[in-house]
Amino acid sequence: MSYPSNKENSNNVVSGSSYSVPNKQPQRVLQQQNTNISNQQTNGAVKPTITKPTTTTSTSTSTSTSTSTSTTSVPSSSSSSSSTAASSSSSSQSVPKKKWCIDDFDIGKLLGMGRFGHVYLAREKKSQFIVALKVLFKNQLQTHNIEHQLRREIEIQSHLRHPNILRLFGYFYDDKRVFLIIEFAKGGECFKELQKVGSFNEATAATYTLQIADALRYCHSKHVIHRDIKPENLLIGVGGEIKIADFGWSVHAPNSKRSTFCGTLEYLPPEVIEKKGYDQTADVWSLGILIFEFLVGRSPFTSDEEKNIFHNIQENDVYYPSSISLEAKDLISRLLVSDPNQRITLKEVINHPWIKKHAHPKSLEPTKLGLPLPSQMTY
Ligand SMILES: Nc1ncnc2c1ncn2[C@@H]1O[C@H](COP(=O)(O)OP(=O)(O)OP(=O)(O)O)[C@@H](O)[C@H]1O
Repeated sequence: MSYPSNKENSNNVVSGSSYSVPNKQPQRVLQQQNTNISNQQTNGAVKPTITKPTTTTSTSTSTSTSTSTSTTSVPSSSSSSSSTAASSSSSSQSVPKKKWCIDDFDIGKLLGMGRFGHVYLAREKKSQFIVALKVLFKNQLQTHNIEHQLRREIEIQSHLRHPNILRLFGYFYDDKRVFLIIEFAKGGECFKELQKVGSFNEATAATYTLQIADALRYCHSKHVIHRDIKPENLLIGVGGEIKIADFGWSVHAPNSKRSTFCGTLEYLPPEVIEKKGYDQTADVWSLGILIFEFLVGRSPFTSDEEKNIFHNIQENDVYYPSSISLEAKDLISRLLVSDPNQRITLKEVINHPWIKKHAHPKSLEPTKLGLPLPSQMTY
């Protein structure tokens, strides 16, 4: 798929604004907005295109107004996630295009609200395919200067194919809103599950860890660094499997190390705090923080004061509660290594004894998992 590039700003989804990286505040509590899609449906005047075939396709965008075309697919069956990593894109030249708009979807209940828009359950009318439709308001994207971030999120996420990465099927937009057609994650937010139960048992934590490690390995093989791995950015799929979402901070990693980072404070690796530049191993560090938070219910370097969080991360002084098993502690301590080069690899994570002992044997076959949500388990 293509999305208007920075150079095409006269015809941008959100035109006339700059594309600097926004100042995203690390926060657990989302601000709510007050809008209802049902009384704001477009009248079909805007007709973006999404190709029908099941593979994602790419084409260049040519627009003369605030409208745009995009070529991505909504699967025609109810199986929304591919179990294999597919090629990133293919030519769409010979593929017939269908023009899409909000009228092509039956809009269902509100699934949730983010800072910049609302997410609704939706059904594509012809195929009856269930999706999540994320509605973002252009003026808010503009106000918060995050058009660039959205564009990057779309470009990166729409090309990723992994059972533990939330699919982004496509997008379209009208004068006021941008609509993202996303895989529906029936289990909802991992963070909410964690809040409900306080901490996960080892089976759940190890299963999720294995899935995330495998998905990150896939991302890194495509030179994509997620940069914001945390429970808030993980959803849970229909089989109880993890779905990594929110690629708003992800980047295509260049060969050399990058020096900017905008992830969440408590998950920042020391090399980022010290502005030494970072690479894919930043996600490996974050995975260590995540496992700790899964098992303990809070991150290891937490503090009310920002400067203390930085200090704790740099000191790398982790206090492991006695509830953490020796094997889990071993894995976390191999991930939370200050020197990025000394961190365990994702392959080693996948083969670590703690994972082998506790992860569900079919962790990497999500559609067969049928795991209950953590809050439905007896602890
Ligand atoms: N694909 C999905 N399937 C099911 N529920 C979803 C899906 N995407 C989002 N949601 C729900 O909608 C809520 C809002 O999602 P959204 O992506 O707008 O914001 P967010 O990622 O939670 O926060 P932020 O605004 O910081 O990005 C989520 O917290 C989740 O509960």
